[in-house]
Amino acid sequence: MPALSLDIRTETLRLAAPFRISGYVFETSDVVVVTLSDGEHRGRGEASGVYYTGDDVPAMVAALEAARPAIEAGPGRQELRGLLPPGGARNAVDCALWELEAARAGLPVWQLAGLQSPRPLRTTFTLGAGSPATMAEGARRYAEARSIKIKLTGELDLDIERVRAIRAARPDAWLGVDGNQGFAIGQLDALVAAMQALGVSLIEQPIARGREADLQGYRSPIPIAGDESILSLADVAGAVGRFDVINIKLDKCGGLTEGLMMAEEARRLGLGVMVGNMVGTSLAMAPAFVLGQLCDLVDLDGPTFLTRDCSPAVDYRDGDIWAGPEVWGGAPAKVA
Ligand SMILES: CC(C)C[C@H](N)C(=O)N[C@@H](CCOc1cc(O)cc2c1C(=O)N[C@@H]2C)C(=O)O
Ligand SMILES: [Mg+2]
Repeated sequence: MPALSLDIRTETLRLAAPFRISGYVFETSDVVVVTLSDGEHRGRGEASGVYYTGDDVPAMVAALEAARPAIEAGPGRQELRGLLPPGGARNAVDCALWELEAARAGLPVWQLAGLQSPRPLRTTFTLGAGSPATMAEGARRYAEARSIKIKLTGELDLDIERVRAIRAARPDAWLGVDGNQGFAIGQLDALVAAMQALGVSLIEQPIARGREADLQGYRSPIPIAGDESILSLADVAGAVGRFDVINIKLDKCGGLTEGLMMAEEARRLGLGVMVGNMVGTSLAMAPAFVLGQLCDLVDLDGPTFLTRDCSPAVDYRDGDIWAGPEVWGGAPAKVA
C-alpha cells in the first residue's frame, strides 16, 4: 500500500446537559479524529477512547504519534492489529483505513465487509440517572424512541423506583437497564426479580469489571450483557457462562475490523451481539452502524446528547438510526 499522510486532530464534544451514569457525571467528551490520505483519496475515524482504562485523548495521541511511521507506511487492517492495542487509537486508524479502502475501490464499506445492503436499525435512546420523576419525564420526551436504555446507579430501591416510573410513563417501550458496574452480586437476585416484574428486557454490566467470576453459572430470566467486562476479541470466549450478550464498542476493541471478528466469534459461541457507543458524533456512529447490521441490539445514540453533531450526520427517525453513504465510508471520497 503506497505511503499515507496521517493527520491527527482533537476535539471537545459538548453535551447539551450533564449526563450521569454510575460513578460519573460528565458534560463534555474529548475525541480524536484521524484522517489518512494517499493524495487522491482519504479516510477518517473518530474515537473517544475508554475512560475506565485510562484510554483518554492524551494516551490516544501519544500512541498514534509513536506509531506514525508504521501508520504512514500504509498497513493493512490486520497488520494494524499488531501495531496498536485494542482501544481508541486503533479504532480511529482502523475506521480511517476502511473509508480509504472504500474510496479507492469505489465501493461502500458494507460491501467491502461482505455484508448485505444496510437497513435502518432500531436503537436505544439512553436516560441518564436522575430522580424517578425526571427520568419518567425524559422517557415521555423520547416520544419517537421505541427502545429506552436506563442508567442505574446501584442504589437498588431508588433504581427500582426509577424503572417503575419510566415503565408507567412508557408502557409501550422496550426497556433495558445499564448498571455500569454499580451493583454487587448479592443485589442481583433482587434486581433481576424487580426488573422482570417491570418488563425489562436486558440488564447491562450490573457488576464490576474484574468480578465476572461472580456471574459464573448465574441463570437470569433477563439476558445479561457484558460491556465494561468485554473489551476486545480476547474477552469473548470468557463471556460464555457469565454473560448472555456482549456489547461491542469500536472504542473498546479498536475498530470495525476487530468488532466484526468479535461478532463472528460471539455467534459461534452462542452469545447475543450488541453494538454500543462511548459518546461521539455521527462520524463515530457510522462505522458502528455497519457492525450494527449484524447485531441483535443497537445502542448508537451518542450524537443525540451533543450540542452539535458533524455534517453530514446520521438520521434518527421513528426509533431507528440510519447512516447514509454520505456520512462515512459510502461515496468514493476524493481528497478535497
Ligand atoms: C451518553 C452515552 C453516549 C450513552 C450511551 N448509550 C451509553 O450508555 N454509553 C456507555 C456509557 C458511556 O459513558 C461515557 C462515555 C464517555 O465517552 C466518557 C465517559 C462516560 C462516562 O460515563 N464517564 C466518562 C466521562 C455505556 O455504558 O453503554
Ligand atoms: Mg454500558
